[in-house]
Amino acid sequence: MILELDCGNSFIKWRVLTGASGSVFSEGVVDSDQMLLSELKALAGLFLRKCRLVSVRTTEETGALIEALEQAFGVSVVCASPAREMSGVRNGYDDFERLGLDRWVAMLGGFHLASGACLVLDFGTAVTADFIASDGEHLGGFICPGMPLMRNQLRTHTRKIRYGDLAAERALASQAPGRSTVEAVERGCALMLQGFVLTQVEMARGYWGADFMVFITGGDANLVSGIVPQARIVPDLVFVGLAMACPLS
Ligand SMILES: Nc1ncnc2c1ncn2[C@@H]1O[C@H](COP(=O)(O)OP(=O)(O)OP(=O)(O)O)[C@@H](O)[C@H]1O
Ligand SMILES: CC(C)(CO)[C@@H](O)C(=O)NCCC(=O)O
Ligand SMILES: [K+]
Repeated sequence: MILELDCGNSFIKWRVLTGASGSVFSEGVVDSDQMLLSELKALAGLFLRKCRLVSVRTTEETGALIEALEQAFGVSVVCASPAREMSGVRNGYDDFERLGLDRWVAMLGGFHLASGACLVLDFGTAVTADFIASDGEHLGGFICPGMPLMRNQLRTHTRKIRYGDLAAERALASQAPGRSTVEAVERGCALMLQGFVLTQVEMARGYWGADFMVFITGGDANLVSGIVPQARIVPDLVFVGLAMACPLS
């Protein structure tokens, strides 16, 4: 079995693939290394052979997680690393090592699935957009605050915006103008993300006409699903690209 990890800024997304068929044996989202280890240890029938991961955390944090995994499961861990070019995609950053590795592997996955020009949108703690032309050239991208950062900025920098998680979830059942603080904030931020998607797609049309694919991924992808009918929601896009960046023999 292969353990795959996407270590983001707030959460670790994990899944275990069975060696033979590559089908998903188990998966989850955790908010700490400790929780990851305990969820894995609780899995009946787990026999990890290898692990591959992509991380946007510091070298120290990622190193500590790798060490913990090696100790707990005796697995060898392979880490996605920056590259100027891979699987037909050319990193568009002036300083290619600075491009977030989650963006990089999602781009590899997107270009592979599209076999052509694509726009990759990721809705996590941060929101990112990346443009890859049909020849694999990464034209660059955008980074903005995601839903958790937007709502927390409002909560932190105002006196009277206060509400709980459950109310927030309920507020998102509709998009009508809010009639309470929670509705006004949650729907307002969701509309910001939707407007972002439309702007990015407009820009992609400017480059490529109608000849491109749009991929949407990340924990908050559901907030923008349906905005662009032709967009594909691919929750595991990072894992698709991770397998390409870290082939295991
Ligand atoms: N099962 C889940 N567990 C945790 N968060 C979830 C889950 N499903 C959806 N979310 C939402 O996903 C968002 C976080 O997205 P995601 O996990 O893709 O990114 P992240 O790890 O926080 O950050 P990064 O952008 O650095 O990858 C949160 O706003 C959260 O509400
Ligand atoms: C933008 C995030 C936080 C998105 O997860 C991550 O890709 C990252 O830390 N990137 C480094 C900065 C950059 O990509 O330019
Ligand atoms: K991410």
